[in-house]
Amino acid sequence: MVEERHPISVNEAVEKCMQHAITNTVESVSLHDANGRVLAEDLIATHDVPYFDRSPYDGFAIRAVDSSEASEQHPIAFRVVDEIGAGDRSEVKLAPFEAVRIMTGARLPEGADAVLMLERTEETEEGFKTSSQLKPGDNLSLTGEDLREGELILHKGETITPGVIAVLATFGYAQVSVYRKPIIGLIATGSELLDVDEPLDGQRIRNSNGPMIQAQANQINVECRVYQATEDHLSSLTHHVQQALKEVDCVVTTGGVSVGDFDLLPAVYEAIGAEVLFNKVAMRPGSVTTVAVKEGQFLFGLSGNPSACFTGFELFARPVLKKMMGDGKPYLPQSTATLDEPFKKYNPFTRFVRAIYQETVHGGRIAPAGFNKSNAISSIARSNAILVLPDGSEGWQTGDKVTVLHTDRMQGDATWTN
Ligand SMILES: Nc1nc2c(c(=O)[nH]1)N[C@H]1C(S)=C(S)[C@@H](COP(=O)(O)OP(=O)(O)OC[C@H]3O[C@@H](n4cnc5c(N)ncnc54)[C@H](O)[C@@H]3O)O[C@H]1N2
Ligand code: MOO
Ligand SMILES: [Mg+2]
Repeated sequence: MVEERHPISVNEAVEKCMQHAITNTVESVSLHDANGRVLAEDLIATHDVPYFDRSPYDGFAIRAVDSSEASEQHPIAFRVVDEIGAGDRSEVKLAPFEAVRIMTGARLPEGADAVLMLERTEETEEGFKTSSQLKPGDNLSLTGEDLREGELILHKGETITPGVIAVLATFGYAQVSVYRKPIIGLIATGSELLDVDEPLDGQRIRNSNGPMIQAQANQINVECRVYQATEDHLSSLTHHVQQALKEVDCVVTTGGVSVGDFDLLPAVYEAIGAEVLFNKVAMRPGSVTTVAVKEGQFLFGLSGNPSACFTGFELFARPVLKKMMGDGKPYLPQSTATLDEPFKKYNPFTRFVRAIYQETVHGGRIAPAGFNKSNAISSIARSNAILVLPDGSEGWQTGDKVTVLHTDRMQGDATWTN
């Protein structure tokens, strides 16, 4: 008798996963290794930026009042009393009609309240003359104009980007508090699997899911430890899964979750005493995606069919892994787009179609990325998004508004609604 499975909705399945996901502990990493990591503390400005008034131009620091009568007919002459570059500090205090030659980024000398660009001056023996009138505050980069001391810049849970690295460096963070990254143990199961460098033999196929999952994990900044692709034998598969559980944070398998004679993952979960959260989801592809937990560790049983495997990782593994590493926006970003061609299949389950999304001046447009069955690999390669078609419909027309999940973008704060 084939086991009867009871499908749950996709949102319910995601919810179950997220309820079990626990954020990892915090660790300190060097600033140089912090890009892409998730901040484990709020980032607050510890001083004003800039922290001194400075010149935004190469020019002359002057007292604006001295230039108030300047005109083409009556240029005003200034005497240059000092010269400073960025990082220097002039000790002079400007007297009337005195100027300090100052370069971009240098601290404004005392008494100066405006900067005249070099291009607005004409050199004289004593200094320069100008026909430009300046007001106090003209051409200055003022203390705190960028950030104020005490200002909240980023919340914990936000991802460190190159821009955040710049801010961290500005405030002297040589070390940064981030959430520890989970490590995935990756096991591609199936006696039919050849390594990528092995020749074809007429009945076996190359393991494409393993490298694909590894790349999907890398895309969200998670590393995989790859366990040798495993033959469909219960004892060796159980052994590999148990070994991986000892060495990594969670285990991702592909293949062997359906009801076939050699689909052994259900038996593995039973053998190791893992709690199966679900083993049937009302979705296509990936209906047999199974997620289990064992003492807080996740086991993602992704389908062997490549498109189902890809989709299962994006929908379930990705948000869990992101939550584990403290990411406050763990879901795929979503938007609404206009369907560019009809999609005529009856949907008993919510359908996730690999698709090509384009941004146009009239908004987003989306079309399926070709051959789109559960076993397809071509459409995964062509796609940059997943088109979500809710269950229960007879089909969609060109022009219909549909939900899009962006697999080429990093962060989203909600699951889709359907
Ligand atoms: N009687 C039923 N048969 C099937 C059902 C069902 O409900 N009743 N579900 C179908 C669905 S839906 C899917 S999806 C697949 C799921 O299969 P499994 O997850 O058990 O995966 P396998 O049987 O191991 O392989 C399926 C397919 O994928 C190929 N594969 C496996 N691993 C890889 C890999 N690493 N790289 C590339 N391709 C891989 C494998 O050769 C098979 O062709 O079951 C349906 N059957
Ligand atoms: O899990 Mo299957 O991919 O629904 O076709
Ligand atoms: Mg199978």
